[in-house]
Amino acid sequence: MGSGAVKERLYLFDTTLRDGQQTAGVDFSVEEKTKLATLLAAMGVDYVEGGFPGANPTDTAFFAEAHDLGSTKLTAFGMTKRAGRSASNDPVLQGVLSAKADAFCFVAKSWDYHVEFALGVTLDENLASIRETVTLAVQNGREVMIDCEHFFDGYKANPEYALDCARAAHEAGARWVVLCDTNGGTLPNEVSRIVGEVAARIPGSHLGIHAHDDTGCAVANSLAAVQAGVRQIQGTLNGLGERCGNANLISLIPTLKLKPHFAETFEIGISEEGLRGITALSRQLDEMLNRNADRHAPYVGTNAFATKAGIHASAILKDPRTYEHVAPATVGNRRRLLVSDQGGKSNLLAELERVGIPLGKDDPAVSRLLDTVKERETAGYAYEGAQASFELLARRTLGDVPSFFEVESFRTSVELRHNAQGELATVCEAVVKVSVRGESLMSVAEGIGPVNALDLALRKDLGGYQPFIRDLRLVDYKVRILDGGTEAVTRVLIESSDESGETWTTIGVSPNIIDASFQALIDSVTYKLLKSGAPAP
Ligand SMILES: CC(=O)SCCNC(=O)CCNC(=O)[C@H](O)C(C)(C)COP(=O)(O)OP(=O)(O)OC[C@H]1O[C@@H](n2cnc3c(N)ncnc32)[C@H](O)[C@@H]1OP(=O)(O)O
Ligand SMILES: CC(=O)C(=O)O
Repeated sequence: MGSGAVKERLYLFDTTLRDGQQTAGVDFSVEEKTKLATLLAAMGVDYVEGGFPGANPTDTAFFAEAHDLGSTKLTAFGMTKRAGRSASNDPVLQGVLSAKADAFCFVAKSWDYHVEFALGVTLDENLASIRETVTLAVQNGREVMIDCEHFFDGYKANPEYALDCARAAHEAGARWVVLCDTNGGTLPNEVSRIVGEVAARIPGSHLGIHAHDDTGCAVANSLAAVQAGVRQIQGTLNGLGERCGNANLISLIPTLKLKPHFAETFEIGISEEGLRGITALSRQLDEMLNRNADRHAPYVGTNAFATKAGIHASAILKDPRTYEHVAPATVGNRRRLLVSDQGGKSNLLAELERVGIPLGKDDPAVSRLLDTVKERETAGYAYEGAQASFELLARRTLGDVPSFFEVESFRTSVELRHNAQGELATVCEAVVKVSVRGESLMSVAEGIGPVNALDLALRKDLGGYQPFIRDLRLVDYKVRILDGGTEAVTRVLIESSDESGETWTTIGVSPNIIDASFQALIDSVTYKLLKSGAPAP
């Protein structure tokens, strides 16, 4: 399609707050649902499915209040009426219809086996439930859609019946008939064929896709469905959802916006600015769920544009398109050229420039530093995840790091003994002796573990440098045993932070875990002194 041609509208339906809530370990509060719905609306998705009013107190409370989502339609989920009672006499359906929502989405069975076995009703009774539910909801004055559960499995078993269910919904006035790959076992070639056959009978402008990720194909299946005719995609942020999750909107949206095949044919409601916010949105959700973001997530992971190999880095510096399929800034992410034993001078120079040490490729300090990095990585260091320690190593190579303090000795002990209450308890103590400007300072501290005690003792008294480390906090501590066995080497990574909100990671490596931890602590304190502009002794 030429750039001047009119594009077809493709609608995005987010079900993070409904199918996403069916993820093991995920439980949104009303406040979190409200916040996510607002963020999704601000990004420009067309529908936000908020939950199943009547099914649980959170969803009922969420739909008891009106939510102003602008042009985004807040959708309440429900199920078709039960057989054997009229739609107006079904309390579950009535609970959904009384929700403060702009649209309704009802799940309906469309696999004959499920109708007879799971629902225990006849095929005709199920069709009547679909028709009556849609008719009553349409009379209620809101937009209505039907999720045809197990549509693809149903179509493979009994195509005419699956189609009858879809047709019943469409003819009763459903705006959308959504074809669901509920068990997530369908592959892209099957989705293409089946959607193509359905779109020959029901206009694609009324069809949607809801794909689960049990074969890792939910995104591919959604794209295949669009190519075969559907015009609504259902999915979730970060691919949350029942079992292996749903189609990941955080991957789909950039693909639809940036890949010419889709971008030149379809219009979605997400602006370029909205697209630039997608990395932040993905990470906000992980923060809310108190879990680590997937570093390898397409488009938005911290590694999505991270390059370790020297050959790649050298070419990226000449033109990023050599190894990047899209520009990281378009999705609000950033390029990272990592320093490691897989890298060459190009990685090193890029990282040095980022931390404000511009050196020329021919500077002998660069070769010296590269040799040191490779030697240390062979010994167990991994600078790609410890950028503060890398900066210190680089500055030390250039003679640029003052010796703020020197460690004269440290000692730590773990003891099981009776405490003041007469109870047996483990007590950890540390003693650290440092010399600052020729003055010897000794500090003692107790901690919840030996490393905690060492950290507290080290930071207790650094003489005149104390004000510079007042707001230093350790936020994460990770230990990795390399090579295993009794000869094992321990790698410790410590993440620190301060009131400015900056976080930095430092590394220590030693056969002894306490020694490795202490190295990482020293680097953290030194980095903090350096960044705070503490004067040289
Ligand atoms: C594929 C999907 O993701 S669909 C969405 C699934 N999500 C959820 O189930 C989460 C919310 N669900 C719930 O809180 C509860 O299941 C409720 C409140 C809906 C129902 O609770 P209960 O009445 O205790 O029923 P229960 O959960 O044991 O079983 C579900 C019932 O719904 C019936 N049912 C399932 N799908 C449909 C449908 N499309 N139309 C009508 N009835 C249906 C089942 O046959 C079963 O009834 P039965 O036990 O009489 O056979
Ligand atoms: C409706 C739904 O979530 C499904 O069929 O997977």
